[in-house]
Amino acid sequence: MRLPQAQVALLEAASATDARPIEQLADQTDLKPEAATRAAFDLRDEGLVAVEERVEESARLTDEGETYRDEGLPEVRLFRAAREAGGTVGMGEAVGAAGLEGPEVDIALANYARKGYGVVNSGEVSADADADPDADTEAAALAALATGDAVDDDDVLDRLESRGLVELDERTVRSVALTDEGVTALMEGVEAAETVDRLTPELLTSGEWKDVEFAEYNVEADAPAVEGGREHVLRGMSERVKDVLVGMGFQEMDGPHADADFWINDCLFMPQDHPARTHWDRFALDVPPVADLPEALVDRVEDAHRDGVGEDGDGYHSPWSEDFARAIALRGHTTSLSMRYLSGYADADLEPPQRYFSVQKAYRNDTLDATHLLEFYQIEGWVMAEDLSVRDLMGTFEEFYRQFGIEEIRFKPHYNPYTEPSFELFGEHPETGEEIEIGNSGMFRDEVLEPLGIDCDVMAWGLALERLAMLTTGAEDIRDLHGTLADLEFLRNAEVTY
Ligand SMILES: N[C@@H](Cc1ccccc1)C(=O)O
Repeated sequence: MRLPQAQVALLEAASATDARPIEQLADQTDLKPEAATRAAFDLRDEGLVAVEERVEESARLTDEGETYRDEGLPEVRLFRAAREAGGTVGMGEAVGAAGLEGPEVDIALANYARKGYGVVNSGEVSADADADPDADTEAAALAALATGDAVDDDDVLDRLESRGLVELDERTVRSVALTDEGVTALMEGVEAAETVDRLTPELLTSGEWKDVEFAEYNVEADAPAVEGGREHVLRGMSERVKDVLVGMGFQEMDGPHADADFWINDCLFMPQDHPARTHWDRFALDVPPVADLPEALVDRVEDAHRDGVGEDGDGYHSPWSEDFARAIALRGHTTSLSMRYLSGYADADLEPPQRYFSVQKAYRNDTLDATHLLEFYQIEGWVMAEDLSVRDLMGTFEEFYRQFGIEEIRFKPHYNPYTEPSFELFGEHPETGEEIEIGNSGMFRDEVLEPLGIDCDVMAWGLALERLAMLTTGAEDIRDLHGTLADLEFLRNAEVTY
């Protein structure tokens, strides 16, 4: 009988009386575990071996588990301390005597009554006279695992896992034994056939491919999972957003992440004493200020801040300093780019109608939580045209979000110093049903447009890419998506659906 080399090796290494794990056979034959597994399945299909599968569970102590193995479980220590002190003792005293520190106190309390050690009531711990800490099954399991002994009680293992004291792991172990047919084949003699498992350039150029025997593919063979690189959810999302906006007739803007406050705030009629411009909300950079700003525009912006625009315009009556306008900070929104483009400072077409967008990072000194990071990607955009109305703004968002399967968006009136009217946008989270804010928008005011020299309407917005990703992937915490705490398992499997 002729068989591929790997199968011959495996067949010869296998035994009829002793089922051997594939890893062991792989060692014996110098085959890679995947190759040995494949050969075993092929031999099984030919009836020459039997493959037996079994799930093996292993349990390993975590660092915390090891600490408690050495020092005793917190609840056990609390019990011993209370018993030694006579059975009922003040909480503080018992904790001190047990040497419990920090979170150990809560851990002891959370497990004390559950395990029948006694009760904790109005600041006193009592030790149950019948309880026996030497019979603590969790402590015994920790000790057994530490010395490499198996623990059979699944309930105890599960509880230790949920307490973070052990890590459980499951793997499939396959063992191979010769069948009668396999033994017969070996007695009659098997020899290795030269089989080829891939077509190489050499085989093609030499013409050898005509004579060789190709190994068959076994698509059912168990292969180790390979975690290759993949596109990050946010990158996929950002590319998709760009495609959609380009499809809607928008051109892309680009510009600096660290910029003069002039572009980030002053052009937007943000008073210099606005809370968002104070030092604790701003990531100010300790670098020399921007020297190059369009002087005439700086003057017009200063005038708008001091006196407002138009006949009966009114300014802020608060100080305005050109030095402050030139100071550099990380942009808190990408509306700085819209200002650069709308002013003509960046190279933009400004003959209406025009549409521009960007998908870039913005930086804010926010408090981290499930929907806020210190940086996020903002989908900035504006449309410049004669006679725009709020309906145009809403229609644009409806069309945009529909491309991502989001049919229901809600608009809430809002206030921005630079737009009037202004609207916040909300979408519903697919998993939690919660309304989450997904963007902010409005029609630029005359105080913004006049200094820029624009005399038609401009509607504009800043939408959060991460929030859109939360709606489309179902992620419930933005920190799962990026940053050092990102959930790799989620990112490996998340699909960007639209
Ligand atoms: N800059 C606003 C978004 C916005 C841009 C343009 C107009 C209106 C609102 C924000 O970051 O929330």
